[in-house]
Amino acid sequence: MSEPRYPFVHVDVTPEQADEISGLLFELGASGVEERDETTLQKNAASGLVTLVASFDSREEAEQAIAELPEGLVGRYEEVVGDAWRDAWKEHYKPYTLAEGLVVRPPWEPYEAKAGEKVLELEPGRAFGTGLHETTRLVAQAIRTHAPEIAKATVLDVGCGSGILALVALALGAERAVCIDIDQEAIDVTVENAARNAMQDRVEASTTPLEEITAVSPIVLANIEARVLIPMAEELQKHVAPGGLLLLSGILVPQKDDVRAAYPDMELLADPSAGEWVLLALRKAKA
Ligand SMILES: C[S@@+](CC[C@H](N)C(=O)[O-])C[C@H]1O[C@@H](n2cnc3c(N)ncnc32)[C@H](O)[C@@H]1O
Repeated sequence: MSEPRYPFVHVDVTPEQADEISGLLFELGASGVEERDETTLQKNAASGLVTLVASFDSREEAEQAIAELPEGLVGRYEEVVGDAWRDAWKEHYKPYTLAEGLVVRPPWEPYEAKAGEKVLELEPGRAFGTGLHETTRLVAQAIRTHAPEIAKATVLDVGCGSGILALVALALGAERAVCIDIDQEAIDVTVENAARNAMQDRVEASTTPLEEITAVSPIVLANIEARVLIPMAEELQKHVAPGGLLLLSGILVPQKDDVRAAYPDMELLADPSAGEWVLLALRKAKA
């Protein structure tokens, strides 16, 4: 029996073009689009550029998409034969320290915790949030920094993806987490990941829009994107308790001032960066 063949289109774009061209590839029939850059497990083709890897159901559709790319962009047709690639990435995903004293491990990798270490088991794959991305790591480290003040708190995680940040907060002392995401798949993965860590009774996850969430929390996490964090500023701040913390991530360094300007009433506590990403740790005034 012949091995299955999977058609892909690879396109190198600038980081600024990545979202738009990724959207276009979906419009042209892609069933999935992966972004590769210097930070991902599978690297980009050229430094400074993002390689978009779009999967198609047939060679004809892939070639049609290449023909319809905007001028200046060159699509490369690639075909993967056989199914081994589907699990190849798992070999790279080993237990790793996400923040001091906090290790994340995939379900297939055993890990023996050292004294005082917390271990979270996380199934990545279907939703953003393996913890390997700098934007996630920056928030996890900020949660670690502020761990004493989140003890027994309810955390609000907006754009929860795999649920990783909520689980970090729970592992570091928070009592409960309210997780929301616009993507139902992310909610399903968050619920699964909570159960893997016996935290299902402490996590409430849904696609409820932020405006409909009544909880006000002493710590609100939002690792999304500048273009979402800016229009969402008022709503996000409403959900932070007086004197509470808002950790904003998913911000490219050049976008920092614009995001900061959308939150003028909050005090800037810190703005650590990692690679091209920066986190804003903000505090709401006490009532
Ligand atoms: C960069 S991922 C972050 C995932 C995870 N919190 C982490 O830190 O690894 C951003 C998530 O925000 C979600 N998202 C995007 N816009 C949103 C919105 N307006 N409201 C809620 N979630 C949103 C996406 O579906 C995605 O799961």
